[in-house]
Amino acid sequence: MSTDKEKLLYVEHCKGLNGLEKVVLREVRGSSVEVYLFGGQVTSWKNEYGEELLFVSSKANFKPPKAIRGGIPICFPQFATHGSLEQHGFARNRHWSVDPDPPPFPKNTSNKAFIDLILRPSEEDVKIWPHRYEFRLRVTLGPGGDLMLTSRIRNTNSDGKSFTFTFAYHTYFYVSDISEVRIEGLETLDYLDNLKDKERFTEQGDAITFESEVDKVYLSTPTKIAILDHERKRTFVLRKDGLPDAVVWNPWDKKAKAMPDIGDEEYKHMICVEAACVEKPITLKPGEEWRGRQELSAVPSSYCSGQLDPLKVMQSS
Ligand SMILES: O=P(O)(O)OC[C@H]1O[C@@H](O)[C@H](O)[C@@H](O)[C@@H]1O
Repeated sequence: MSTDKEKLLYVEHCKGLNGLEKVVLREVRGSSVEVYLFGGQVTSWKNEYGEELLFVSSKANFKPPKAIRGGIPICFPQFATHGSLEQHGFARNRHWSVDPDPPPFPKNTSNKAFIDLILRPSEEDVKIWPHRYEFRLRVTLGPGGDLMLTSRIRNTNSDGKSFTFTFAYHTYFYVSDISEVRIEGLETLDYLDNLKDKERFTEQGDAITFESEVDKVYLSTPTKIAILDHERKRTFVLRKDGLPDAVVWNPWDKKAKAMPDIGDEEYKHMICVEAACVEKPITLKPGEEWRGRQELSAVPSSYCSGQLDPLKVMQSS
C-alpha cells in the first residue's frame, strides 16, 4: 500500500481550463495523464518524453455543457444515434465526482497512479433516461506509461427494472499525418457503415488506410488492434475486454470544416479508434454489474513490425 504522501506524487488534484476540476496522474519515468471531472474525460496522455499521444482540438470548448472535443470521451448510455437519446448519450457532458471509496477490484495491482471517478444520475437525468445506476471509472497510468480505463456500471434501480445501453471509449489518437496511418486487426471483418445508413459490409483488402471520410463500426473484433503512425514510427496498441466492437472515425476535410470545434486541417492529425459495444447492447438487471476495459500503449513501430521480429528475421535468413 502506498502512503498518502507517496500518493500525492502520483495523483494531483488541480484546476484545468476555465477553472474546471482536473486530476493529473504521473509516473516516475515522466509519463502523465490528465482527467477532467467534466465528462470523466481523459484529455491528455503523454509518454516519458513529454510527447502528447492523444488528439485534443485547438478549438475544443472546455465549457460545459458541450463535450470536450478530443481525448477520450465516454459514450454512455448510448453510442452515436443507436437510440433515442442525444448523440453519444450524456455521460460525456456531466460532472463526475471523485469516488473516495470504490469497491475493490478482485485483483489489486501495485499501480500507484490511478483515480476513481463516479457518475450517478441526477433527477434531471432520470427524466431523460429513467434508470438509476452507478458508473465507476478507474483511470490508471501504469509504470511503463500505459493508460488503462476500466468502467464498472451497476444497475441500482429499486423498481426491479432492467436497463439496456451501448457504450464506447471514444479515443482520439494523435497522428502525424492521417494518410500515413494504418490500422491492423480489423481486416476482413464485418462492419456497419454510418455513412451508408448503418448498412452491413465486409472489409476487403489487407489493412485499413485513409483517403476520405470514414465512420465504421467493426463488429466482434479481436481484442488487440494496432494503429501504426508511419511518419512518427509509433504504434499504438489498443487492448480491450468486454467491448466486442471497434469504431473507426475520421471526419475528413468537409465534415471537419462544418464542425465548429475542429480546425479545418486538424482531421489530418487525429484518428478515432473506439473500443465499443454497439451491435449487441448490454442489459443489466437490478444489482448486476458490467465491466468494460481499454488498455493503450504506445511503442516505437519497430517493436511491432513483423519484419523486425527477431525470430522471423532469423527464420528468413
Ligand atoms: O460530434 P460527436 O457527437 O462528438 O460525434 C463524432 C463522431 O463520433 C463517432 O464515434 C461516430 O461514429 C460519428 O458518427 C460521429 O460523427
